[in-house]
Amino acid sequence: MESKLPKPSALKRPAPISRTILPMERIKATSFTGNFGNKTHLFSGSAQSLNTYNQLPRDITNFSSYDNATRRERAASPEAAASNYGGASRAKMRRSRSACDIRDMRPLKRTESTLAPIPAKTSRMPLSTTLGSNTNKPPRIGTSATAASSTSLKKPPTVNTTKTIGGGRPALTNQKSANNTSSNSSAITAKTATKRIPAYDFKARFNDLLEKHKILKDKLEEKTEQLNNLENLPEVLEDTEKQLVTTKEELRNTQTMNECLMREKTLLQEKYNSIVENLSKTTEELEKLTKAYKEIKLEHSELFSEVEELRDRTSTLADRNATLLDEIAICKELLFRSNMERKELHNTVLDLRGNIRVFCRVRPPLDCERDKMLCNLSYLDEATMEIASFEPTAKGKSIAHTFTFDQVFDHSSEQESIFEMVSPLIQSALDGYNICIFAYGQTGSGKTYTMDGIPSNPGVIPRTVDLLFDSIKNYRHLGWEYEIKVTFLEIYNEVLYDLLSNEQKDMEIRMVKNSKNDIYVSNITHETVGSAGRLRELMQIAKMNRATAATVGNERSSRSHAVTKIELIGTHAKKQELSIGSINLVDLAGSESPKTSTRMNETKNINRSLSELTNVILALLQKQDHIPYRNSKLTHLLMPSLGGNSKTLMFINIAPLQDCFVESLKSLRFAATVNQCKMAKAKRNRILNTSLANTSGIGNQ
Ligand SMILES: Nc1ncnc2c1ncn2[C@@H]1O[C@H](COP(=O)(O)OP(=O)(O)OP(=O)(O)O)[C@@H](O)[C@H]1O
Repeated sequence: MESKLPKPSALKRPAPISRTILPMERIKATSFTGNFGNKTHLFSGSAQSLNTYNQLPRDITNFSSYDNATRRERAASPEAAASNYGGASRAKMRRSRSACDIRDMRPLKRTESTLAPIPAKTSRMPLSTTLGSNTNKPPRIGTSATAASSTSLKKPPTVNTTKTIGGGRPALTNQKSANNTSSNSSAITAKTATKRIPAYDFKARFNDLLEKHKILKDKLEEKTEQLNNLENLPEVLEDTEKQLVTTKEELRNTQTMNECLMREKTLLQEKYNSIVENLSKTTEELEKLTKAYKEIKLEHSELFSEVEELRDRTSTLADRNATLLDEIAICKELLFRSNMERKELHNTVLDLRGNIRVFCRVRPPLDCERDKMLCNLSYLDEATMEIASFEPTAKGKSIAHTFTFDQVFDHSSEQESIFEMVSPLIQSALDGYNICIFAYGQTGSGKTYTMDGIPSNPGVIPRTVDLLFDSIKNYRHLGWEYEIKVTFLEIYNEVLYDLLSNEQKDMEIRMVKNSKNDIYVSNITHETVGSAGRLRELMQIAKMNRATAATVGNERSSRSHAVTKIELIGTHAKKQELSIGSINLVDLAGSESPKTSTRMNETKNINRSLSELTNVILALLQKQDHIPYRNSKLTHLLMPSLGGNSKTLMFINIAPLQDCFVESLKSLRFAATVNQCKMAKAKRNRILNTSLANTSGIGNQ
């Protein structure tokens, strides 16, 4: 570069242009300012400078003419020469330098072309002189100024927007760049303006040029960087668009979220309002509860004092209770003793009445018997009755037969009133006595009705069951606990049957060991009952299993003897006493005249057993040595009741019909015989030690 510069010796008179700013330089400075700044400031330099710039190449092209003119002017006046921008040598120098610059700048493009020309008087040349009439012409392509200008014009002013990647501020950056460029240009200009470098001081000029070159190089780098940034703009744009899409998506999400949050807020607000409302209610309730709590607390304190009083009273009562318990124990003891005495007295009365008692009951005529003639019955007192036949005897007289028994019940007697007379015997059974109640009479005379009764009007056996269980409750207060066992036996045609079992069994009447009179039936079902209801159920089963058939006197005649045995085993744990009583309730088969009987074998057996019963009673009455108990199953079974340790009650049932007169008379005579029978005094089965029960053999039954 230095070689292209004119020799210092060629510059004889340096032009006084130190104060002049080169138009190119000014334009470049201005163009840079405009280029990096606002578009409107692209050529913010003076129009004069622009014109000067535009005309400069032309001047340079026409350098020879220009040189000649300048030479003429310099010859004429140094001032004029100066004003014509030096002499021909200068022009040559400039032209060559410019060309050099252009050549050098070409490879570097605009960067090198931005090198400022050597300051000269050119800047001071009048526009009219330097540019002539070419002011309107466009700058020539290839000149540095034109290139810079055209580049500046063609290029969009958004160069520095590349610096906005990452959310920068392009305007501000542009402004900064513009400011930098402007300041640099200004600095160059100012430097040029303030620091006047003599034309001959090539070293200084060189240094100045180097400095400018450096500055311009920096600018070039900056511009290159900006250009690179611009090349990245599509990517940036794409990224920005993506970011925009993402941001829009985010915005939509945010809006959706915002809506959700608003809804949630509304819900929360409603919830809050509800909570506030509930809180107010709760507060009210709390106040009420607090009030109630205070009242309860007050009540509690009152109750507490009452409790204290009650505790004192309780302790007092406990002492009193202990005293009373002692008294109760004494009373119980007294009661137990008095009860024992009562039993003794009760049984003494019964003994005085007789161990075999006879009640006579006359049944009423049935609805189906209204057409039939009744025999003449009259009741003299509660124990005496008269019976007479309406049919006259052969002698033409109607004889009345008078009978006296322990009790006579006429046809109007109720079941209840009859049982009242029976119940003392049941009481004796609970006291440990053996009781036997049986009904004797002609078929259809009312035996079953008296013993069993009908569901609407129960007889002796059901009422006995009720009385037993009621009495057991009362006895429990006296320390007695009872166990009740039952057996149901049938004697049909001299054969024993278990009415609680349908099995064929080999059943026999056996004597209890070490006892003269006590008997038991082998293989019979013993049922332990805990309630009257259960006992009635068993009675119903037994009734269904009993043999019945139609007779002349009864549509449902009992054709067998039925024996219901109830064992009462009482224990007094405290006194260690055991009381064993039994009740034999016997519904005998009805006696029947063989003349009217259609079932001869059956009738024969019934009549024979009843006859044997009569024989036993007579033997007892006559105090014979041998009592024929074993002649029939019935007498054998009733042996303890008839001749042993038993209280016996016999019902004589009479039918009121004239047709039954003979049989009725026979029954009454038999009953009268029995009534005369004086049995040995019955003994109570009272055992003081329970262990004795095992040795006595009673439990073996
Ligand atoms: N006191 C009475 N009051 C009303 N009806 C009675 C009375 N006594 C017996 N009867 C009725 O007379 C009929 C015969 O009585 P029941 O069956 O008791 O005679 P029975 O002596 O048992 O006869 P059998 O020996 O043939 O069995 C029955 O219909 C019964 O309801």
